[in-house]
Amino acid sequence: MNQKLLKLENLIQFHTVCRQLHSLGQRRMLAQWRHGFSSYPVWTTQLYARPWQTDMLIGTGLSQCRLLVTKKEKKSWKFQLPATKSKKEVEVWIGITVEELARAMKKDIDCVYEALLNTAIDIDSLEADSRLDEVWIKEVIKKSGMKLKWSKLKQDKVKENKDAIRRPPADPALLTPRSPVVTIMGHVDHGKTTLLDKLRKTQVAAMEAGGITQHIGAFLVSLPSGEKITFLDTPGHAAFSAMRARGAQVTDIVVLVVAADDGVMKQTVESIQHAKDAQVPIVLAINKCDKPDADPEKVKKELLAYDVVCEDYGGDVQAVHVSALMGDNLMALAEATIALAEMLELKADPTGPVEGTVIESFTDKGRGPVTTAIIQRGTLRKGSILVAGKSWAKVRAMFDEHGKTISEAYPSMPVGIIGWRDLPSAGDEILEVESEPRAREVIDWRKFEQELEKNKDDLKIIEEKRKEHQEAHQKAREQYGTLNWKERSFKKYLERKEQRPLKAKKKAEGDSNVLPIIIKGDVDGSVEAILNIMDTYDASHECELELVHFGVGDISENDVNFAETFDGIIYGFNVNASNVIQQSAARKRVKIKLHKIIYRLIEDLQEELSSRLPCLVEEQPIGEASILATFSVTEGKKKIPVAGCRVQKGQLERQKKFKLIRNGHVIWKGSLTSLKHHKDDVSVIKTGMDCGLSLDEEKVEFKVGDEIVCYEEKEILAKTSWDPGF
Ligand SMILES: Nc1nc2c(ncn2[C@@H]2O[C@H](COP(=O)(O)OP(=O)(O)OP(=O)(O)O)[C@@H](O)[C@H]2O)c(=O)[nH]1
Repeated sequence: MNQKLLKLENLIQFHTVCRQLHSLGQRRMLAQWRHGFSSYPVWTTQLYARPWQTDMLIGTGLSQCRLLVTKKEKKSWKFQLPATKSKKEVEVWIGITVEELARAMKKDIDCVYEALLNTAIDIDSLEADSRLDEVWIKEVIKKSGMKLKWSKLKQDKVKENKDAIRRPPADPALLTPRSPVVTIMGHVDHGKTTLLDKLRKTQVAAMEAGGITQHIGAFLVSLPSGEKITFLDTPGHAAFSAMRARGAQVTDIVVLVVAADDGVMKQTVESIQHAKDAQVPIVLAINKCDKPDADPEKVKKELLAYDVVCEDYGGDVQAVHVSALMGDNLMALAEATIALAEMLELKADPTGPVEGTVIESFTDKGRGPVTTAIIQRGTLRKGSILVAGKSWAKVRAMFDEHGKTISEAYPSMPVGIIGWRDLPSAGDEILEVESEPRAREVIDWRKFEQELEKNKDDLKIIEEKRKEHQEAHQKAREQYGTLNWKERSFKKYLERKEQRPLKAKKKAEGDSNVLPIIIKGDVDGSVEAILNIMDTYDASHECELELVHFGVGDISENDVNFAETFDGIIYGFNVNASNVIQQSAARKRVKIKLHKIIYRLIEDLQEELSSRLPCLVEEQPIGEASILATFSVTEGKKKIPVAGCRVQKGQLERQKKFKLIRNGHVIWKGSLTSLKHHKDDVSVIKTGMDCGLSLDEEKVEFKVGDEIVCYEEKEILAKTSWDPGF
């Protein structure tokens, strides 16, 4: 009985502590308390209810103990089982947070944690703003002796959709012809940039830094006939498919560049596939026809295998032999493009609110956020109010590809737009709305929707964690299933003892061997450049580099949330993080690293990777001695080998580590059992002095001429083996 009272006392003490603990740190203590008590039958019974009923004797004891506790509990903790008559109703909703639930119950937040103790949920990972699953909401309410009521308000509070959307298709009578929007695609080095460059008559190719194509958006080419073609200045299918992945389809025609001396290559095939997937027709530009080994016919034949059938072969794909470098036949290519556009009967409605797509976005020091866009419907004018992604603009100014201010932009026209509040992303849909308040309303709605999505994701993560814990819990139960509580407690004690250092190491390794990162850059080109460098990462065996998110624009709350979820680091190139974002990141313990030079950013990344590697242990010599004589001393019945040495360098320190070297090979490493100068035990022997020493390994025999080295081990920081090549 006394024992039972003692257990009861412990339980009371436990509850008192529970009620006193408030902060997260204290909550962890709470969890430790729980562990501390887990060897008491009262608690272990709650944890592992069924399997131990095999042990009848203890089972009976336990049930009595439970009975006793329950009775006492009824008296002393009325808040737990308050009413038989009318239970207090608590209004809750799906996705309620820990804090909100406590508030709804009019209880301290720790009551929620307390109710979740000894359940499969990991209370250590529960923050005040963590959302609770339905099952846990019910558990808390039940354990608190209250009655659950699903909140109508929260449940039914479906916010009215305030989003802006494209208009329905225009009345055909309003449609007027528009110029084609063209993307140039093809294999690396087949001449895309040179072709664009020649078409635009600028020197982009000559200014290319490190072989990475720089781009500013789009430009217009006017033919002598007065026809116009809009070329997207984003060569390569990566940009094309990135836009498509975001749901943006701006391209009407793909000019497929194939070098006549090289033929169809991997990215030629990928480009064809992208064009087909997007159902965009192709005009073939067989480039480098100026080269002596150019073989345009071979190119056409090779393309047959990919269902690109040129007109000569009875198909409908126009092929133009060009030399981008010499500027040969480019007009024919433009005319072929126009001919195809005519067949496509490209038309748009130039009236009414504007619709378009962001091609590029970047922050300009003087002008703020700038986008290049292709207008797809309506006519854009100064003063128009636009929304794109989660940003809006009152158009302050517009400019063309030469930087010239323009007053109107029609369908298919590329246009630079100034006046954005934030930076939209490439691929974002641009829509004109009637007023600034309406733009704000749209943005608010979109942010709200994003928050909803995030909440859904959070719930998913919580659910996954819960499942994981349940499985682990189940396994633990199976493992202890046939044991009685004494055996179980002992086993757990042994395991804890064994696992404690191991677990910590395991955790440290587990945590440090993955580096999740988020990359943000000022323009697509810079993000692409960084990602290209990251493609060279080849040190996953040391630390995995996990790119969880990337994009263009300043660091946003979304990025911080991503980083928090993945425990990652945000790297920004030529972008900003506002004070609000920095504060939020600090609160969430998210590191934001901003750089203005790509190689500095990569260096920083290398340092971060290095910091996650386990330290290397380096031996630092303290002293060296040579063995001049060997003898043995008798200690009891044992004969202990002793080496007579002279210190040649540094000093020998009794407490440090030692190694024995024979003919350049280390034959022993360990500690000394004695170090004597004449007959005195000493702790240090300096250069030039003689000494006698014995090792902790008695079987090692000394030989005259052996070397004894005294050293200490120092941990040195490891460096990542990843070499990005600059
Ligand atoms: N002889 C000859 N060389 C060309 C022609 N067009 C491009 N080149 C050369 O081919 C090389 C690659 O040209 P780029 O225009 O950079 O090729 P790209 O397809 O844009 O390459 P990436 O941007 O790396 O995908 C350069 O050295 C050009 O000078 C051409 O018509 N004739």
